[in-house]
Amino acid sequence: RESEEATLRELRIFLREVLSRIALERKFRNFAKAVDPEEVPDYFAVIKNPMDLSTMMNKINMHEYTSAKDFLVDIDLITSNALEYNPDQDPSDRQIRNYACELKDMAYAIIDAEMDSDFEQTCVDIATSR
Ligand SMILES: CC(=O)c1csc(NC(=O)C2C[NH2+]C2)n1
Repeated sequence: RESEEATLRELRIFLREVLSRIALERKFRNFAKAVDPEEVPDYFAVIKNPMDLSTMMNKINMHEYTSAKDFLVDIDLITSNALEYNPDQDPSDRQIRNYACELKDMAYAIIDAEMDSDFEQTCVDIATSR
């Protein structure tokens, strides 16, 4: 229905805005683009389901998210990948783990604060009805 498309359009506009605010932060620069195997040669041997903020922006534009819940699944993946690839005690691993946790917390905090729960449920209902 037309109103369903209007709802999903509003979701895409909101999710782009959330992603843009996150991607502005310098501390999240390691998560902004897909890892370059030239720079991190063993990354794709360790991480089987890579995810990054620019891939998420592409997924929004390809209409691959039908609710904030779907969007947060990929945010969780960015974070879990970073914790998996950077497990060591050394300061550089610790810092990237901290930033990955801050990214997740920022995404959840923005959505909890700015997403109307009825709107989210309407999005979920549209997805399940399709
Ligand atoms: C995206 C991601 O999680 C990533 C990119 S580079 C990296 N880790 C390092 O470069 C070193 C810090 N200890 C290894 N992690």
